[in-house]
Amino acid sequence: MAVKKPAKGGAPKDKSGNVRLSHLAKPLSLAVALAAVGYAAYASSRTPAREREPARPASRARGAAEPEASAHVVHPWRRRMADVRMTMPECLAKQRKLTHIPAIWPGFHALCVESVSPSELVVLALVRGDDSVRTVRGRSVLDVLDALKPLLESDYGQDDPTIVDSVYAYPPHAWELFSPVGEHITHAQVQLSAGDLACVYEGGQFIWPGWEIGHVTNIEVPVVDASTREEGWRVVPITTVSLRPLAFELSGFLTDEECAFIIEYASKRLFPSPLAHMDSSNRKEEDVRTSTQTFMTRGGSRVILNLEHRAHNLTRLPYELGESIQVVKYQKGQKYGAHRDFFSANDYHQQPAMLASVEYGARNRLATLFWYVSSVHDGGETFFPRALNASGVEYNPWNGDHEDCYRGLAVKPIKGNAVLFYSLLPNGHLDERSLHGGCKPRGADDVVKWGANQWIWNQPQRHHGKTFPRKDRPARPASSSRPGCEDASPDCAAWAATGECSRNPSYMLASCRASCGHC
Ligand SMILES: O=C(O)CCC(=O)C(=O)O
Ligand SMILES: [Fe+2]
Repeated sequence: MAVKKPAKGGAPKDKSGNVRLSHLAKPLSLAVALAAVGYAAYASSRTPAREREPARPASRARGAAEPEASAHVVHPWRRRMADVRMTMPECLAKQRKLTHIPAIWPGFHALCVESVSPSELVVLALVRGDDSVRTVRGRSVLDVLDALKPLLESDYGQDDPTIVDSVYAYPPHAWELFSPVGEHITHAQVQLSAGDLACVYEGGQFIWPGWEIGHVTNIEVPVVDASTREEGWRVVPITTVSLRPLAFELSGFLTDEECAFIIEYASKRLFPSPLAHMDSSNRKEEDVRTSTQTFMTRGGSRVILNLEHRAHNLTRLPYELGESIQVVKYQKGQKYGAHRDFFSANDYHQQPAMLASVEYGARNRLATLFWYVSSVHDGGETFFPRALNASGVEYNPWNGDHEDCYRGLAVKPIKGNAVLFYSLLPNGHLDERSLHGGCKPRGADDVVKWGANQWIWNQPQRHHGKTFPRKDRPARPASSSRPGCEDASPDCAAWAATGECSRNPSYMLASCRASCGHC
């Protein structure tokens, strides 16, 4: 990942002289830049975030990335709607099961297709409130989604404090329809048949339905043979370990060769892990993240690209929504206290660049795929202290202790495995139950836990750091909305995040006043 520095006295330019942030697709530029300095939203004002010296972006670190990145090939996924066809009674049974799981998934609705003809799509919706089945018809998927809105939109109460929406107004997410294996359904006549199960996501992005704790879904993912370089497919079983947060344990996601590659790549480029700085952060608090880390240049080599495609293929989330993979190393006693991977707009009232990057609540990190690149036999688990058990209650009610590793659910670090969890709910709101952390590796002095994060967002960045009007809800004014305290470039936040305010003050303090906090 290359975040170009603004030249002394000027902003970074590409070959054609345009000011640019990086060589990556524009839509992700800020997200990727945020990732480059290890932005991570920390969970509470009780144990606030710590700020460290901004780190060097990976591409400027010693040792160039492998030069042989192949062309961007999109791998279609193998399991499609046609493989999960069912009869109407089977569909109705599954619809009931998904509608009444013992954990709240606001914004998720299972439908059964009653009939589909060239002129009409007819679906059966199950309304949670009165447990009634309603018939809904329309000419197209869009018509049906519109007709479902008044019926389904508020079928859960709004008073759960573990479901958080931004206090700012933002454009509503478009509802979308997906097959239970992640196929985006846009053309009913081509894609659907009577008896099909189809799922509505109010947040507009596919999330694997977990069904129940212990449920296993087998997903074929693209792999490349290390010696022959032949492309093929491998089945990765994903086991539901929690319904809230929705979390899965994946076995055999990485090969031994890939783990060795990641460790070798990262070892030369490590720097201390920083944290995002929220409004409430107090730098005097004890360290909450003591690991070291680095980033793998997005698409920077054949191996990296293959790993990224595997992650996107498995989650069914578009490649364009992914950040650079972050590799993290913990030695004995190092840890990452409980935190959330999303950025809550409500934590950044004083930080216009952050508010703009999450578009006031419209966009955020949706999924985390955390890979275990080495095994740790004692400690080193990923823990979820606010997870719900099979009956829909916390394992051992959370006491607010961000360091208490063994209170909720813990996933063991086994080399090659991974944990997939969602920070957003199907309606696009923040899931406070996604709170999680990394426990300390214990035992021998030379114990090491290697892991890697593939974060995937729910939306591309459409506004490139610019703010947009907020009409229906009162927005709290951010400090830099003061006249004279503005950024001249939408890339200022990313440059500031990589340390340019101190490295290149003559340009930055004049042109990025808000992001450098220079007003
Ligand atoms: O180390 C782990 O198990 C989790 C790490 C993590 O949550 C993160 O890096 O954001
Ligand atoms: Fe995390």
